[in-house]
Amino acid sequence: MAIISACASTGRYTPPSGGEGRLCKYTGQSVRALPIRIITVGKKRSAGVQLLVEEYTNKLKNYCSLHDFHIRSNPRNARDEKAQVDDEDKAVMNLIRSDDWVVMLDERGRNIGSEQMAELIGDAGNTGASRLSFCIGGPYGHGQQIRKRANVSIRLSSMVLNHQIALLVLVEQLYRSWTILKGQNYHH
Ligand SMILES: C[S@@+](CC[C@H](N)C(=O)[O-])C[C@H]1O[C@@H](n2cnc3c(N)ncnc32)[C@H](O)[C@@H]1O
Repeated sequence: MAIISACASTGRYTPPSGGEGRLCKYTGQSVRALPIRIITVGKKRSAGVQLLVEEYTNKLKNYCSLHDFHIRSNPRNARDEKAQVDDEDKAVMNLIRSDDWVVMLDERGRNIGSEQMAELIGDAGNTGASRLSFCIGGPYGHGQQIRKRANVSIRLSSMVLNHQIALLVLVEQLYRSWTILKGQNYHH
């Protein structure tokens, strides 16, 4: 299989277009299952969201290793948007390794469908990266460092979502992606 980019930290990735019901090119093939880390910034999760997130993260563990990492927003910065974003940016960057392949979730990101999300996971496995990191920003969004570092920025909806809802949609889509890759009967 072709190596898409030998350098996980600098290769910008253009996801496949989702036009005309294009199907994931890896379905039924063996793909390298990179460990996934999800980094979420924001206030403490509600118990209801946590329960549902765990439901999907537990299912996902049948396909790849997964680490759900939560960075709590610092309330001391609540009145200073820039200080808050900079602080969160630093905390996120501290968790990113040079050989991570980084997907930033952003309301202004690329629009992709579920089949293309599955393909993105397959493509990431061919980059030479050793981990796939998904980043969900805090109340004011992402800082400059992670924006620069991200290999790709994707949107989950044209609406703005709370960070907890973005996380929930992400974990369901990751689970869906793996069932697409394996050709299992979940995605219709
Ligand atoms: C409350 S939102 C921040 C909204 C803020 N206006 C911004 O510029 O990002 C918190 C995080 O949820 C995620 N998020 C919210 N809506 C999203 C969407 N439609 N697609 C992808 N991620 C989204 C992003 O990671 C965002 O940084």
